Amino acid sequence: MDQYIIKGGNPLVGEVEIGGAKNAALAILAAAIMTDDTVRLENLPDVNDINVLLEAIGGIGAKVERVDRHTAVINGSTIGDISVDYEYIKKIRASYYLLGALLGKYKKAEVPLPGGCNIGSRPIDLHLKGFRALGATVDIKYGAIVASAPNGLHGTHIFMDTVSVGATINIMMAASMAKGNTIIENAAKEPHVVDTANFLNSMGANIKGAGTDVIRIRGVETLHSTTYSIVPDMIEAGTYMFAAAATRGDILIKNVIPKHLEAITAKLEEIGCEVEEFDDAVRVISAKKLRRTHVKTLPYPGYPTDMQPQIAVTLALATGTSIVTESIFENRFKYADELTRMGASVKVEGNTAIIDGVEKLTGARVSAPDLRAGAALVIAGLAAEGITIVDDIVYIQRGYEDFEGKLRSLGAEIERVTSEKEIQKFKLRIG
Ligand SMILES: CC(=O)N[C@H]1[C@@H](OP(=O)(O)OP(=O)(O)OC[C@H]2O[C@@H](n3ccc(=O)[nH]c3=O)[C@H](O)[C@@H]2O)O[C@H](CO)[C@@H](O)[C@@H]1O
Ligand SMILES: C=C(OP(=O)(O)O)C(=O)O
Repeated sequence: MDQYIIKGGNPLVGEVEIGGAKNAALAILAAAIMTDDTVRLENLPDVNDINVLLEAIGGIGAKVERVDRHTAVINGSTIGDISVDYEYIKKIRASYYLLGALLGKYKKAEVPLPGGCNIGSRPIDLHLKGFRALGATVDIKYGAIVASAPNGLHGTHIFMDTVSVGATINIMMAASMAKGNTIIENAAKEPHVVDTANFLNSMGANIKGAGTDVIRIRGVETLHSTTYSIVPDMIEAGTYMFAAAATRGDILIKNVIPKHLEAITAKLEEIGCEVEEFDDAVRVISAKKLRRTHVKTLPYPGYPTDMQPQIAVTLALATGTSIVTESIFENRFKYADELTRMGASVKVEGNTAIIDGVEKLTGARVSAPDLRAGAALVIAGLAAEGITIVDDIVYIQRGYEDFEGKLRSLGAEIERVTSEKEIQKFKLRIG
């Protein structure tokens, strides 16, 4: 099992290039099979979740060619099977997007119930309610969702009880190929919702209002070929922004859309960092002393839940008491005990973490409980005095391309290791 070993204490300084957004790319990859024409996708991140979904798409018969690390060409005309049965696909959250894509195109789909990070109970009732409202019958059989609409899908008016990224995108995909008009109210407004709508429109769909809370979709019969480049990953960018803050560094984060980072930028400025915005880059210059703040996760444009552990780790090193409230997922503080082992003072009560800032963290052996918490523990290790070992980095590999390589280019002392021998070698090397 891969681990990271980190010698902390170096301020991260330099430039880093951000890749395509994992959570946009996953939806767009699924949507790419909705046409029988060839689709070329650029700026795909080379991360495990993407590679699993590409294999699953190939597994149902689509032609998938990985032109280079960040480009794939997909042709869905050869799909022979609407039943996705791939042992890894159930482990990723975004497997549910194949449901909307296959149901929209073929009016039937069979997809295993999704997995993803264990950050809460993560129901998919809103997705299924949406498909049913479009005229599909949906059952759960033997661990899979089985959906079919023998008489076709029909446009309708859907009000989302809860703002859900996945359900908004899934319903939008299916409704793109329904008969008539669909209105989704209380829709999610995340950049990946907009990116998926833009992608579908580039294939001939008729979607208006993505990025607002009312999305209007006029169904079309067929979709056509396109070439599309995935939007930059705001969560990868935000992670490096907090890595700069926590290590008292200075990082220029390139290939980003600064507008998408506003909630993150606002918090960094509140705690005393300087954030310079450029057309497609942001520079974060940390402060000698970081200040406390309060933060509550909210749907976009609020502060993202996927950035909650990263800010918490940084606040663990700020002066004073901070309160972090998680309002999206009920189980997203599993890193708190690990952080405490590094000397942080974090008390979790329900959906709130109360963090009393400490002068310094000290290295320890910790385990990544999920993707973003794993990345946050790496940031903690980089800021801490001494050696930190992060176990279970398979979670981090789900969503960060070449995390250790990018961090090393910023001056971090971090290695990916697989054995005790390699750990000893690292320790000897760094003295
Ligand atoms: C692959 C992907 O893009 N994952 C992202 C997606 O997850 P995901 O699509 O799973 O998250 P949602 O936006 O759907 O979840 C938001 C809230 O709605 C609830 N809910 C959701 C669906 C449903 O049918 N019923 C229901 O009650 C969830 O429990 C949660 O409390 O958005 C989350 C919120 O920004 C991010 O943390 C995840 O990184
Ligand atoms: C929680 C995340 O991913 P998933 O929804 O795929 O588990 C994430 O990207 O932070």
